[in-house]
Amino acid sequence: MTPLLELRGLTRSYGSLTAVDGVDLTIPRGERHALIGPNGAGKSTLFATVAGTLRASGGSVLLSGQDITSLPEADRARRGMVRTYQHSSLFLDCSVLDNVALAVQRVHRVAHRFDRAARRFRHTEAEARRHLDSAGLSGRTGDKVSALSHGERRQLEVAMVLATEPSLVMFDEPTAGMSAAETERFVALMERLPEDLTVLIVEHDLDVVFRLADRVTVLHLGRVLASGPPAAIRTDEAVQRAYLGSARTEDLFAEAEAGIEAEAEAEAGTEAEAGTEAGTGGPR
Ligand SMILES: Nc1ncnc2c1ncn2[C@@H]1O[C@H](COP(=O)(O)OP(=O)(O)OP(=O)(O)O)[C@@H](O)[C@H]1O
Repeated sequence: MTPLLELRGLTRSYGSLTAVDGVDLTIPRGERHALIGPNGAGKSTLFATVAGTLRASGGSVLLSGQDITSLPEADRARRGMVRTYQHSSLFLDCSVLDNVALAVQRVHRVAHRFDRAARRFRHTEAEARRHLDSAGLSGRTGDKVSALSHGERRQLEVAMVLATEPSLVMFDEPTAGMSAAETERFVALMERLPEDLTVLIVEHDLDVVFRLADRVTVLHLGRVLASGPPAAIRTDEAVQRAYLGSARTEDLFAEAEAGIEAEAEAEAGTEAEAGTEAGTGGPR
């Protein structure tokens, strides 16, 4: 089957520095794929080159088999590839609902006959509410965006992204600056995304990465060092070596593992409780 996203020898240079160096990557539809790597590995550059924010110096980007390498970001978005920014531009003085309604309207930008406008408006609003519900913000629809917390604003961005009916969403360090509770809420939201949505995420928090990703690609000096399921990446010696020297690395892996173990323990506890309920009450 044609992969949703394919990178063939993708390269991006800044003058004499090759920040992304001949990256090959194939991401099937519905995969949750994480890009990780030490500082300066080329993650942001690769991300921006895939999204069309930066122009490729060589190689190609294919979306559903179509070569989109020369398309600007807006055209890629129209084809279903959308990205989030670390610092996004929400309409702070507008309501949460209006922000998403505007995103919905942009997608269905068609000339409407006057007599259909009211019906169309109700449809837009219903759709916007549905996306806000998916993003866990149904209780904040009437609030101004300026009243939202940092974590809620990121949730709002997810609702706006969903409103564009994308096939690929690219998240750029989505949990940066979030509190532990906000991160937890965000991960839960990511886990509820539609199954056929393909996700590419650049994320420094390895706990988040190992919880969400089906596959992880590790970049080092602009090249793919390893690509595979989280369990294989965690134990990959070359990956461990690449992170050595960055003071946080081994600790980060250890932290991520501790997080996963804690999560597994919590899940085991929940299952044990559920088992008790099932044993006494049976399915409801
Ligand atoms: N605009 C630029 N001009 C020149 N060099 C750049 C530019 N942006 C990034 N670089 C260089 O390209 C290389 C890759 O940087 P990039 O930001 O893509 O890495 P990264 O993996 O995202 O790093 P970090 O985790 O620190 O954000 C680095 O050597 C960086 O210094």
